[in-house]
Amino acid sequence: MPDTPALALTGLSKHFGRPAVDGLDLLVRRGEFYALLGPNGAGKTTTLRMVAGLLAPDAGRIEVMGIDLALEPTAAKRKIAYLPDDPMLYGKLKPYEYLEFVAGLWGIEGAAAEPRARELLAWLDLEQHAHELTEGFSRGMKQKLALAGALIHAPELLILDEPLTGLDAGAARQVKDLLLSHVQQGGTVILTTHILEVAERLAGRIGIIQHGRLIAEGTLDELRAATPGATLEDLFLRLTGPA
Ligand SMILES: Nc1ncnc2c1ncn2[C@@H]1O[C@H](COP(=O)(O)OP(=O)(O)OP(=O)(O)O)[C@@H](O)[C@H]1O
Repeated sequence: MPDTPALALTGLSKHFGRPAVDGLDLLVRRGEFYALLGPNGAGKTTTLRMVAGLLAPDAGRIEVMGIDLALEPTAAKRKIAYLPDDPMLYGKLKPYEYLEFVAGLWGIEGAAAEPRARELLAWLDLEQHAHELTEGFSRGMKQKLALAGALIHAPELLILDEPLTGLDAGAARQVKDLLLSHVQQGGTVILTTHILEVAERLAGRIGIIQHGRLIAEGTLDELRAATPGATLEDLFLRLTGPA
């Protein structure tokens, strides 16, 4: 169904002694580029980990492309690529070996995965390192390879936790171009970032969460409508700062 949201969260909650995510309702449409912002400890990573199926919610519902994650976890997870903020690679593997390994986890055979692996490594400018072990990679190179791994099974919904942190300007541009191209081809991107300029420039809609709840949401223009002339940083600090 084309009208089915890419992601629908209803009353999502997770407590670690105290609430980390607190009855969160969130709806992201197909084809959107959605930025989830919030101060440290707001519950962004906890939310994304629940959506990726890595953490069980205490309450609430997660639907990915209309598929209930609790009822059909495998089908829902197939639709998703999740890039954590601290991706794990296998140091003794070379890039193609790593991508082949990840493809295998999705049931894609090596030969079938190779054209996409080539395309992703070329796009992320990693081809010249194809014969090196990933243990010698810089942080940015590891980040880019982990992104390629997340994309190897051609998912519709990309969920990325701080994907641009630690990348130099060139690498950040490559990753941003890749994400924009995913959206141009009809895919959906949800990312968290502390780089407000990234949200300003890339996102169609922005959600701001604090204490595990959505406190503001809209396009940049909608968010700014109430306070003409304000930057996203002004708004963010006003909304999330001390009362
Ligand atoms: N495994 C855990 N055990 C205990 N508390 C946790 C755990 N994971 C997260 N928390 C707590 O949940 C709250 C939300 O954390 P979360 O990592 O989701 O925030 P965040 O918005 O991603 O923050 P940041 O911007 O700093 O990455 C914090 O108070 C954090 O201390």
